[in-house]
Amino acid sequence: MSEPLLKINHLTHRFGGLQALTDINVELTKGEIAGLIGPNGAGKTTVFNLVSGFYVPSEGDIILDGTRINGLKPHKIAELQIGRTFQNIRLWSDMTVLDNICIAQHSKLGYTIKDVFLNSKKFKENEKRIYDSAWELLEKFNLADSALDYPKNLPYGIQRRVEIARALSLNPKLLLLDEPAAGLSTTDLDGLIEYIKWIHDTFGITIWMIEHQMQVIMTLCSQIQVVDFGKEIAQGTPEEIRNNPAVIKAYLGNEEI
Ligand SMILES: Nc1ncnc2c1ncn2[C@@H]1O[C@H](COP(=O)(O)OP(=O)(O)OP(=O)(O)O)[C@@H](O)[C@H]1O
Repeated sequence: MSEPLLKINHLTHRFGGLQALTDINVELTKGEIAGLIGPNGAGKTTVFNLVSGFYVPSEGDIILDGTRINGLKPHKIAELQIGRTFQNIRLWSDMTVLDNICIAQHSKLGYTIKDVFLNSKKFKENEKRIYDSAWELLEKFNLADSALDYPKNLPYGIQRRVEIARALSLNPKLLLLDEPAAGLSTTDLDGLIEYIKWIHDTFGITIWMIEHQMQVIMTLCSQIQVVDFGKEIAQGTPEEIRNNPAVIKAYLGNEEI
């Protein structure tokens, strides 16, 4: 069997006296769509913040494609090809959609402040390349019509698509989606599911998603992990999770699984 793309061993995290995660273990196979679910405050976003370098784990290891990445800064982890989106969309609302895509690319550039001030050939060439590839990306994602709009003026569903497109502009091999359906109406859910399927089929990447909308999770994921109070309570296929007594108990009174 091939090595997992992401392996998390005994991940534990404390915020001061608060034990947010205890002994979380995960293996993501290359190319799969996996889900991470659990009631509010269970620790899901903390897992993503640890994997993407926003927090340093108290204990445990996070291994991407054989390389230990815990403790690395977020930009280093992005360079190692982990992309992410956030529960509350984090686009620059006063910059156009096109500029939002372009600015993500600047983290990869090799020019110096001197290049920028002297408007050097290298600077101009890089800027043109970034601009052209951002247009290409927006066309590919069917977002070109919104390229010159400000995110704050766009419907929430389009903002969400732009945020996902921006994460993909950095060419990740693992994409973390933190509640992509948050804020969407139930009628937008089918469109989101199709969009994520299209991304998965087109780019062949591994996707790990946190989601409260069970329709999204159960339709897209081949494997689901459930956490409650910072600990894993179940792991399995959608069918296994739906019928797991511990999961039903954790969600009892909250929502249908
Ligand atoms: N930066 C922080 N400082 C202190 N406590 C935190 C911090 N971030 C999260 N927590 C706490 O850690 C626990 C897990 O939070 P986390 O946001 O990971 O849960 P979650 O499962 O993503 O919840 P939700 O589904 O509501 O987004 C909660 O008790 C939360 O209050």
